[in-house]
Amino acid sequence: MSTILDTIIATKHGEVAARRKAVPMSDLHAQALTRTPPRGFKAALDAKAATGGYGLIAEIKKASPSKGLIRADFDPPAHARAYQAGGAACLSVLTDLEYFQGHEDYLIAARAACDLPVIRKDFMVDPWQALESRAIGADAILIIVAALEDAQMAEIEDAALGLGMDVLVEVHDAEELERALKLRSRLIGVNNRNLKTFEVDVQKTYDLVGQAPKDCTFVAESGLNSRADLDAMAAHDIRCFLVGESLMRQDDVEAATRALVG
Ligand SMILES: O=C(O)c1ccccc1NCC(=O)[C@H](O)[C@H](O)COP(=O)(O)O
Repeated sequence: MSTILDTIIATKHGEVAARRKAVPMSDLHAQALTRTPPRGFKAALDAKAATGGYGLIAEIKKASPSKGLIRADFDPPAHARAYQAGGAACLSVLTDLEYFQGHEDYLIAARAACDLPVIRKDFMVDPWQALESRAIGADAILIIVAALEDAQMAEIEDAALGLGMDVLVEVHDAEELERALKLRSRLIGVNNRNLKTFEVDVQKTYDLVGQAPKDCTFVAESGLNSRADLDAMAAHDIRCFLVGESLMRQDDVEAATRALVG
């Protein structure tokens, strides 16, 4: 049975092939040169965790396949400023249009509005997207292990690291974690969301944290709603978190961010 991830990846292959044809590499290289150098994404998380805080990746997420529209008054620069003022370490910006109503312009605008490092949250299927991501200013990209073969992951990672970006490698289970650890990046995320059923189970994070080497920056992703959720994880030495929907639904995003990690 095909999953939502299979559907998204199939769509993405088509989209990327079309964009590759339309945008010459030389244009992307030229655009990348106009961007400020990568802001250290992993370093920002590690710095918060090292001083006893929580490394929050606060996500700018307009809509999702599981929830539909999340935020009608969607304003990426305002969200970016509120997340920074509230104490986030990094931003995540969804750029996929078809399934998340995202856009590259949202990342450009959010990054310009703050000093935080930004991950382009999208579905990487081709190393070309690493250059495209740097050309829009991304400081990091995501590799979803469930979506790629080992060789594809290594190629995409090489391209991103070669451009000075960080790579968040996302896993769902022990088998994927083993594959993730063959890569060079030591920034590992466990996504608590089952991409077949959309169910969120934070137990995934608890199951895997002990299996990640100590030199990894370990990030719990999805389904986190409160300070109590984060404190419970911190008791298991998990100090970095990716939070989207629960923050995006708040009236006062800055206060909600501060309540989460301040
Ligand atoms: O959010 C979804 O519905 C979704 C569906 C299919 C693939 C990925 C999906 N989400 C991407 C994410 O990883 C989350 O946006 C991120 O971890 C934040 O999760 P949350 O705090 O639960 O919004």
